[in-house]
Amino acid sequence: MNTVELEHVTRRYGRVTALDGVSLGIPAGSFVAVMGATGSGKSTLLQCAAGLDRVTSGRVRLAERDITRMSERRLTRLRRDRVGFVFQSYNLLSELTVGQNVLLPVRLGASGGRAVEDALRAVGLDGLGARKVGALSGGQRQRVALARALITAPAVIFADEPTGALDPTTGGQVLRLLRDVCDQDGVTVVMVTHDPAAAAWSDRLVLLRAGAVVSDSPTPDAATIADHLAAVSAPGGGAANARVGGAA
Ligand SMILES: Nc1ncnc2c1ncn2[C@@H]1O[C@H](COP(=O)(O)OP(=O)(O)OP(=O)(O)O)[C@@H](O)[C@H]1O
Repeated sequence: MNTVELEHVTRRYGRVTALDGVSLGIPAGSFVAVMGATGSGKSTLLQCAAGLDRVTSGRVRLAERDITRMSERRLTRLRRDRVGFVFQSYNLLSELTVGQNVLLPVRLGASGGRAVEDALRAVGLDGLGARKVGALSGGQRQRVALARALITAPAVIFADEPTGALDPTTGGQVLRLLRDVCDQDGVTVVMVTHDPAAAAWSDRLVLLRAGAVVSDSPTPDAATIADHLAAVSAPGGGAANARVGGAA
């Protein structure tokens, strides 16, 4: 069963076509990385798939619901209860404690799927619930964001450049945790990244160019990802030379 499904999705902003007829099914429990040059449509794809943005045409299913024309109210509830978000900039409230940040979705009405201590333990921050977020390192903050994403026991986590602000070691710890929630809890992970080393943690690599999927294959190693990314991003580079592992 697919947790996320895009059918012929097009998203235009005025005269810019950010997504151009994308069809993509993401099975439950998989970890997909989305890559492509700047402006290729990665964030737009993530936003449309997560119900943070509306498509111009096509259909989107999320957590077994057709969200294409779902009311804002129901969509907000679906996102709150079934979806976790992790962003490059953490999006935490630094004057609140770790525990208060993790509990925010529950304060907003979500039924907490797990206890705060449980979520903090899952990200290696047990015992730090009373600490002010402002006093934490970047890696710790991103782990708080992940604990917050996990508190509702979501079907899917959307991560937009989750390691973009972190050094490779700290970023690796966050990716290990995303990998673990996918493997151990069956959470579907959809991650946008520029970093081949980050993408290498995924099972499946989707490459975008000019709003279209030009390659969709099992994830190869980081060096191979870097090569194919360069091919896709080069002027004139396209489907033919972008194929990864021959399985586009
Ligand atoms: N809200 C918006 N209004 C107008 N144009 C937009 C908007 N959001 C995205 N775009 C345009 O759509 C295209 C795709 O943008 P998107 O942010 O999805 O690309 P991206 O691959 O995520 O880029 P980056 O790697 O720089 O984050 C770009 O041409 C961008 O300028």
